[in-house]
Amino acid sequence: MERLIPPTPSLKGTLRVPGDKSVTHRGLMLGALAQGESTLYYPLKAGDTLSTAQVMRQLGAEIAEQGEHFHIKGVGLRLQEPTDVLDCGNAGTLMRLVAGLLSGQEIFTVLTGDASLRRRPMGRVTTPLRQMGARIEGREGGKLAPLAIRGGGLRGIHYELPVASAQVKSAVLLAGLFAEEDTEVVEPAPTRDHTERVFRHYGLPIELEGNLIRTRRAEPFAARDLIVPGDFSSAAFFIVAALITPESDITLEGVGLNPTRTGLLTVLKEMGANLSWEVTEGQDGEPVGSIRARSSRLKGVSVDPRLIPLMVDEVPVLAAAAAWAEGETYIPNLEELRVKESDRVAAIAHNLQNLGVPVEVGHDWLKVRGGSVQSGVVEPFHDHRIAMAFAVCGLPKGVVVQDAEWASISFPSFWEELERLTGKV
Ligand SMILES: O=C(O)C1=C[C@@H](OP(=O)(O)O)[C@@H](O)[C@H](O)C1
Ligand SMILES: C=C(OP(=O)(O)O)C(=O)O
Repeated sequence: MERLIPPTPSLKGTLRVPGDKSVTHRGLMLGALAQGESTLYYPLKAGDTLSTAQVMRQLGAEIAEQGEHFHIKGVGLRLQEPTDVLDCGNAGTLMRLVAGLLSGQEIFTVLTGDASLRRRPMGRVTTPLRQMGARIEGREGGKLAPLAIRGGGLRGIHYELPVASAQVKSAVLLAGLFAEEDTEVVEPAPTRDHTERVFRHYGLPIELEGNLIRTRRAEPFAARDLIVPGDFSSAAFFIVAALITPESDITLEGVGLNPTRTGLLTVLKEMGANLSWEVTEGQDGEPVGSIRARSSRLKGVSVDPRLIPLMVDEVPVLAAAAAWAEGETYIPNLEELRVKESDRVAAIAHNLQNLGVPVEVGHDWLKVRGGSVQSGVVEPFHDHRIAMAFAVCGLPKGVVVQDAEWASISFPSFWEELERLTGKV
């Protein structure tokens, strides 16, 4: 489906973004492992997380829609052997985290996904999970899905993560709940810490010592309700839309402001953004608050490489902001973006060029020269974040977005909310 967005004069109003994708995945998995019934409040109901709900149902959990929420009847620590393959759709987080969980289960499972997910690297989880004792087979020696897993009999390991990845960290920690000895993970740089916070919420073992995270075998644990905050990564599109569109002033409410997610706010402030935010409450272990974004004169910056893991999914929309900034923006440390739903470094460069923006691209960096955005056509490359980031980039001049339905992987109401805030409905 193609979407034509006419030139947009301004964005105004208030928005509550959908639930956080990372927290929803984890809430569904741990709610399924708990004993008893619980409610997951304000979850994200989108392509990726509906895949997780389906996979956890196939493993024995009862997950029912309860208005906006999910009502979960947990199976306890022993999941049921499914009668069919588990389809993770487009969701890397689902495949990697559930591989950790299934490594601890004495059942046979097969994980598959869509064409994009079957191209993404899985060796980063199969390597440590095999070290723990899981039997895992897959294409190319276990580097690519489909993956066949027979778990159980795990031992704890001390694992130094070779990449800064919350998904790999979480896969090892989830497996660690079923291992004989302690399991330790060392991060090369801080990444989102939702797993650690959710473990604490359910009373599961978790200890932090600097960049080392430790867990151990879990005892059966009781179900507990969990409130999902608004997704900062979804809010990011509207933040940048308001900054680059004249006469704009928007407020985002109920947004998760976990500091391991908000690197984008630091970079945008440095670019001169008229942006403020406030943490107003702590919801089940996650800081939540509101963000106000107004039209701004942005200037190019050189981004601190250490911020990238704290804004890994926001780089496409940062590139959109850079396209409107005066001067050059240098974005380093992008190696991981090559292996997301698309090759995001290439997809960003391609779409900037489609919109008339000069860009230089290296293996792991981008240099964007701002100030010359034209209307044009956006090609999402089957990637939700690319579709939304470049719809935003094209807003002030007008833009055509091909395959716009990809937004529904993480933000099904994106186009409606955009129309509402731009006054087109
Ligand atoms: O743990 C998570 O929920 C996620 C971790 C990140 O991936 P990596 O672990 O590959 O960096 C991020 O890109 C993804 O959208 C969600
Ligand atoms: C990278 C992403 O998700 P996943 O790895 O779960 O597919 C994303 O949502 O931008």
